[in-house]
Amino acid sequence: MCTRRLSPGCTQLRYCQSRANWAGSVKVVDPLRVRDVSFSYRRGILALRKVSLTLRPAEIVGLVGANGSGKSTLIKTIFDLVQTASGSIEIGGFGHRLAAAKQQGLLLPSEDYLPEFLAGSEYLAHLHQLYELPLVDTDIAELFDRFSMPGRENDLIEDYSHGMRKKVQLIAAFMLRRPFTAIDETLNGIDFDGLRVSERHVRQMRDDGLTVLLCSHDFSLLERSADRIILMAAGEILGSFDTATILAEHGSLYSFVDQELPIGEPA
Ligand SMILES: Nc1ncnc2c1ncn2[C@@H]1O[C@H](COP(=O)(O)OP(=O)(O)OP(=O)(O)O)[C@@H](O)[C@H]1O
Repeated sequence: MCTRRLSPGCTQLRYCQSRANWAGSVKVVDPLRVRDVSFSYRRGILALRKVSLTLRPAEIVGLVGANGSGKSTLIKTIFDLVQTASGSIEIGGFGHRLAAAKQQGLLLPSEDYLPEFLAGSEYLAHLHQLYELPLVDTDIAELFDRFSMPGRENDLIEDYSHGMRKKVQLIAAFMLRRPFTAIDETLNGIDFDGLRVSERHVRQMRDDGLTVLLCSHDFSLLERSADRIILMAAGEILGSFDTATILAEHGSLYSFVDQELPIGEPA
């Protein structure tokens, strides 16, 4: 149960209203709905083949597949970074190309391209402006502390290490708290403390009713955090599997994937 105080601009307001409505038996808005989406790159590579998936409120979903199986392309289509010719995508009930949908979701891409000419705190302030959210400066300082970067929030991003840039992206996600957040490999390459803090924040977001898609090759991270696993191969979704059931029946996500995706299968 969310115990946060809700201001009119609160990012959770729409979700909590949905949830309140649900209590009155009105349908909950799914944070993500993808229907029959296909996508080809210019050179004719069919990266997505009629992909459909739905993410529900308050879940952490792991996205797993071999290199080249289409995970990042799927995430790029969701966030309208590449344009699909077929199918439909809704974020928080809005068509994914609408500004309202863009307010509902946040992508942490696998690359750590950040504006190097800004300080970490300035970058976070800009993001808050973009999402029309109030910013509490002390929250930034506190999160930089928590991510083992005390006092570095006013340094230029160009002076940050690779892992620090990833932590700034994660801090953004944990401050903006969108109904739907996709984390594409951002947790790779951060230190143990950063990983522990991030996992706690991700779980807290889920417990507060928000939804996180975790795209990662780190199976132990997914075993600890994901409620279910979506498996991709060759641009298709093979299925969605409950993590607890995978662990009960196969012992590990590794064994499960080893069985589902035999060596030599096309990506
Ligand atoms: N910019 C691009 N131009 C042409 N083909 C691309 C481009 N980006 C990806 N592809 C192709 O699309 C397919 C899916 O790639 P994608 O990056 O989505 O896979 P992935 O599952 O995210 O892989 P990884 O685990 O390596 O990140 C691959 O065949 C890849 O070669």
